[in-house]
Amino acid sequence: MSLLSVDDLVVDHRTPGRPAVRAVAGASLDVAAGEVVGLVGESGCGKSTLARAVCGLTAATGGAISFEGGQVTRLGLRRRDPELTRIQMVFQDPYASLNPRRRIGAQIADGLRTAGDRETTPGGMLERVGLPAAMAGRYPHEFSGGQRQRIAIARALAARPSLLIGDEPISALDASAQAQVATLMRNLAVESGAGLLFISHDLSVVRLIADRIAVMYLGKIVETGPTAEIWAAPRHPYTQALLRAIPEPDGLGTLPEELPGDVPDPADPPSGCRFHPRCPMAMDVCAKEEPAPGPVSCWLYPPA
Ligand SMILES: Nc1ncnc2c1ncn2[C@@H]1O[C@H](COP(=O)(O)OP(=O)(O)OP(=O)(O)O)[C@@H](O)[C@H]1O
Repeated sequence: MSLLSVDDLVVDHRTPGRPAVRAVAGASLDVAAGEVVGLVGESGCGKSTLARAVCGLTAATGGAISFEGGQVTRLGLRRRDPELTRIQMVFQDPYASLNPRRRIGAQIADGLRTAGDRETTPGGMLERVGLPAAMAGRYPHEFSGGQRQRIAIARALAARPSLLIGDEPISALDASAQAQVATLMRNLAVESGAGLLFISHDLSVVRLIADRIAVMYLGKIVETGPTAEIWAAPRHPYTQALLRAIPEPDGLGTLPEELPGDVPDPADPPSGCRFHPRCPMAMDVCAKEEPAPGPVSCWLYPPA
């Protein structure tokens, strides 16, 4: 049974005097307990909006989100729902999850209190993320970006979430810290039995930690599958293009191929398959009709 089930989720951003921006346009996604799902796609594809709707930070317009077996609400969780403490999020900018004016130990203690945990100490949580317990008395600005992200992970895990969401948690870190922080998040989430939804535009890191990958394009999930399968044999032309865009450390000077064009404006999406204007394999039908959702949502692979 899924821990998190997002079914045909629609999220509009509304700004007065402007057309609504449909950032999530009917996306479905599942995360099981103890599973790591990597949600990938270019900037602007709606990944953060989907995550924020799951956490109740953004209201959903349609579809359903269920969490821990119960239909939480048709239109997403609300900020004050107690279930929300069971979902913790780590953001790209650790200052979005950490208060710069409070000692980190006090912030981790908030999480422990939320979980009713009287045994674990903030210092103990710091050790779990690879930092000395004695640092609990320091403030966030006394740490490097990678250390701050470790602290944000400790604070999130202190609340004993059953679902941890990382929204581009490694994008602001340098390359050496990226894989370390991603692996730490994976290991700690899995150890505690929580599910992890890890959002990144960096497929090479997602590959290291995810059991399953979901590829998002302009508000829709266009391909999902086990990481090894997607890596070895991507089927959707968008997934193929994302993989071709990864720099290869092969020493042969192989250059990554840039994706052609930009993600279109979600306020005015293309007809038919949303990827067709950028797709090297587009056929007539692609501009006219939307492909059905499924493991691969593409006219090259019509459902049997
Ligand atoms: N508050 C908002 N008001 C209006 N439009 C928004 C708002 N937030 C996001 N958008 C738009 O919604 C679309 C999806 O944005 P979102 O941040 O969810 O994508 P993303 O895939 O997470 O990208 P990134 O990695 O850059 O955060 C974009 O076109 C963005 O400009």
